[in-house]
Amino acid sequence: MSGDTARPGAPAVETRGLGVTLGGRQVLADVTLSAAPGQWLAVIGPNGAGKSTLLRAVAGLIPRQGEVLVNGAAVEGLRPRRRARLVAYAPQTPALPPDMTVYDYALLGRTPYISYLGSESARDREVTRSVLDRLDLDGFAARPLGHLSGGERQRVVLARALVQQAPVLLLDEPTTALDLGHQQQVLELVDRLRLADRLTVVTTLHDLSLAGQYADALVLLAEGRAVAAGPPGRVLAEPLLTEHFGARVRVEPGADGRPLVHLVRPPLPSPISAVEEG
Ligand SMILES: Nc1ncnc2c1ncn2[C@@H]1O[C@H](COP(=O)(O)OP(=O)(O)OP(=O)(O)O)[C@@H](O)[C@H]1O
Repeated sequence: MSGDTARPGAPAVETRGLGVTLGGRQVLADVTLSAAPGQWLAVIGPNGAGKSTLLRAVAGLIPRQGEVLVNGAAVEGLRPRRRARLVAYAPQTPALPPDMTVYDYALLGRTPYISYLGSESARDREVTRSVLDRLDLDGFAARPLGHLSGGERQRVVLARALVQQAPVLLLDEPTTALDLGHQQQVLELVDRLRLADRLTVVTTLHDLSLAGQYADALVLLAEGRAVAAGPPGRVLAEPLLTEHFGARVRVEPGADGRPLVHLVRPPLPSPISAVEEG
């Protein structure tokens, strides 16, 4: 893992007063957060709250106000190659070239390690094969991207990011298209890599129970602002979730003590009053 620009003691990812304006609208305002090396930070919030925008701003992909620091260095000061060795970003719905094979697409994650006129090394091929294997994609290596299901595509996008072997992983909704087994497989794999290589993971997650299970810390965004931050037990609180998601929920501790969030149906109208109203 490359980390030679690290400022000792600096958070792996930090934003200070981060703001983003898109199409003349302020979609993020004054967001200050940090993730320590090896930490898993989950960004949660209702649709349109600015979660994806936050990840794109941290990845240095869009103009912004305020500061974004990676290992203590301003992200815009990093050369693209250097930045790509430090930060891997898996977008929610990237445009994928339909004729490119799964293997060639995942191999693109090695670009920051391949010299300009050079070709990939045995090590690049080995890393790519190993990640495809760990994501159950080894049988798909020769398949064109246009011939994949939604969940397979999502795992390929994650594969490319993991192949990058960057110490900071930004994952935008990595599990939305995945079945239960693959959700668990992907999140467990990310967590194992995090623990083994001290990766810092920043992910948006709509599934609040999964966010609570995997993340060390959560940031709740609402209308572009960070309205709560802290450990899962503090942020996944019924009043906060009801206020910002407009949902009826029950939060209870799971087997490991981390909070599980359940949707609770509003009371149904009684059959008699339903008939009367009809
Ligand atoms: N190019 C753009 N121009 C104008 N507004 C935009 C643009 N891109 C995104 N937005 C708006 O910015 C806000 C934040 O969008 P973003 O995708 O970050 O939200 P999100 O929290 O990730 O939402 P979701 O949960 O639905 O994925 C939304 O209101 C969205 O409509």
